[in-house]
Amino acid sequence: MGYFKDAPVRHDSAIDQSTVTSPQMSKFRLSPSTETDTAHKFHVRKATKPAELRKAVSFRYLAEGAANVVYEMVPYDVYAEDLDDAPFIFYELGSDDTKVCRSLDVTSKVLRVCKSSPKLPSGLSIKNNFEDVIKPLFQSGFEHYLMHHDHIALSDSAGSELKRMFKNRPLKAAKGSTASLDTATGLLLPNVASVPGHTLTIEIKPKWLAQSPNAPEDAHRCRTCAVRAMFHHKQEKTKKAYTICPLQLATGNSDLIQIFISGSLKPREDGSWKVEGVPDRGVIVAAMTAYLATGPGHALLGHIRELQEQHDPHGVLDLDPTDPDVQHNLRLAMTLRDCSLFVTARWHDKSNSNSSEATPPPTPTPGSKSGTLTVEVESKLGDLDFKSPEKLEDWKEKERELVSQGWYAGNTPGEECGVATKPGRK
Ligand SMILES: O=P(O)(O)O[C@@H]1[C@@H](OP(=O)(O)O)[C@H](OP(=O)(O)O)[C@H](O)[C@H](OP(=O)(O)O)[C@H]1OP(=O)(O)O
Ligand SMILES: Nc1ncnc2c1ncn2[C@@H]1O[C@H](COP(=O)(O)OP(=O)(O)OP(=O)(O)O)[C@@H](O)[C@H]1O
Repeated sequence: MGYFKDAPVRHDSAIDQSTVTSPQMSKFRLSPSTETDTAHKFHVRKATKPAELRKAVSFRYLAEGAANVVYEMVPYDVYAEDLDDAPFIFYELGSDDTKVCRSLDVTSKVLRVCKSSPKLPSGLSIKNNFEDVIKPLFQSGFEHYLMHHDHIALSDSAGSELKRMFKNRPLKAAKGSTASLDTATGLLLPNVASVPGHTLTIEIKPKWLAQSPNAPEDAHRCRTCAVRAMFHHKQEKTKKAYTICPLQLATGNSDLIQIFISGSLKPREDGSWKVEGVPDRGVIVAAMTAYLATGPGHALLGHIRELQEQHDPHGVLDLDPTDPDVQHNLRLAMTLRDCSLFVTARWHDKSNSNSSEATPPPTPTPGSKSGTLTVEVESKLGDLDFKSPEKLEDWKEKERELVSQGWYAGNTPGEECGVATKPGRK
């Protein structure tokens, strides 16, 4: 099912008021967005001169996925006792001089570093494919949901620092293999993690927003619910908490979306909150539900669903041999079926505001106002890494398994799959 991932929360020292107002809409640009990167214009190296320390940052681990590790940058603390915390500077090699980036500009970003594997793309190919292949798909009014990507060269010392954080625990790797980090380069992206007291971000993987073209006519499950049922049965992956059928998400089923969002905002088992300083979780749930069920998030999900359908009309088992673009298009569809949607609620409470000049009140979205509290919701798409052609056989294998083992046919009570609950379906 489309599911909620545990979105990160920013480290205290990475939070600066200038980035809190709109952390996702950073004005800072490290490079022109149209450039196709072949030589790196931006670099990271250890700060060596005392004058550089003012602009230096330290790295903090933020999160890890199957294919990438994500780090935050916090201003370097000269007085910190942790001597292991090394200072790094981000700089731009210009035509006539070297420009060191202000630490504040860097701390509004995250550094995303790829794991190395033959089936995973490199940082450079992610950046170039993002510019050339992914961006054009969102030019019809959806471009503001994309995150600006900067490809950046890392010095050996920066690479060692990023790897050092995995000294005491291994990187997550596929069953039976070990993973390593490719620290030659990285990508800088806007930091969309929650900022306690100001913003709350949830991460949703929408997955397959339309049925697989290879699913049997009489299917009772969509492709994502079928995969989830198979994994659950085989206990290959732990059951993802707080799931929703992607078809229900795409059609804007408010009741199920509300259950999904409120489930994702529940406290931990020990009663603590993952994100502190949230004034009224009910209002946040209502605002996020409205955003996804009927608001801009609904239009975005509809656009992604259309793209998924357009780029894979026949299914991986029945690829059209006469179409020269078939593999390219399938890879695109699979990329859009595995992206993440970061949904951020930002609030403003008039009753305890004495910082209204620094933080202007947000524009309200439907269902987002309660008393003196106003909530604005916005979202960004992440993990639009163009899938590599080496994955084709894996995709075929998975689809064959789903069809031949009958995973599309079954249906578990309470699953609420959009295929089984379609009107007229027995
Ligand atoms: O096959 P799926 O639909 O389960 O998707 C895989 C994802 O599983 P999920 O269903 O989201 O739990 C899987 O996510 P997790 O490892 O479960 O977090 C990966 O995103 C994988 O892509 P890649 O190998 O990193 O390029 C994804 O593989 P692709 O099929 O997109 O290549
Ligand atoms: N721009 C960002 N700002 C803040 N946190 C982020 C950002 N991008 C990613 N993250 C965090 O890092 C985690 C891993 O990132 P990402 O999804 O890019 O990795 P991945 O390896 O491609 O994931 P998957 O396991 O889905 O393949 C995300 O789940 C999210 O928690």
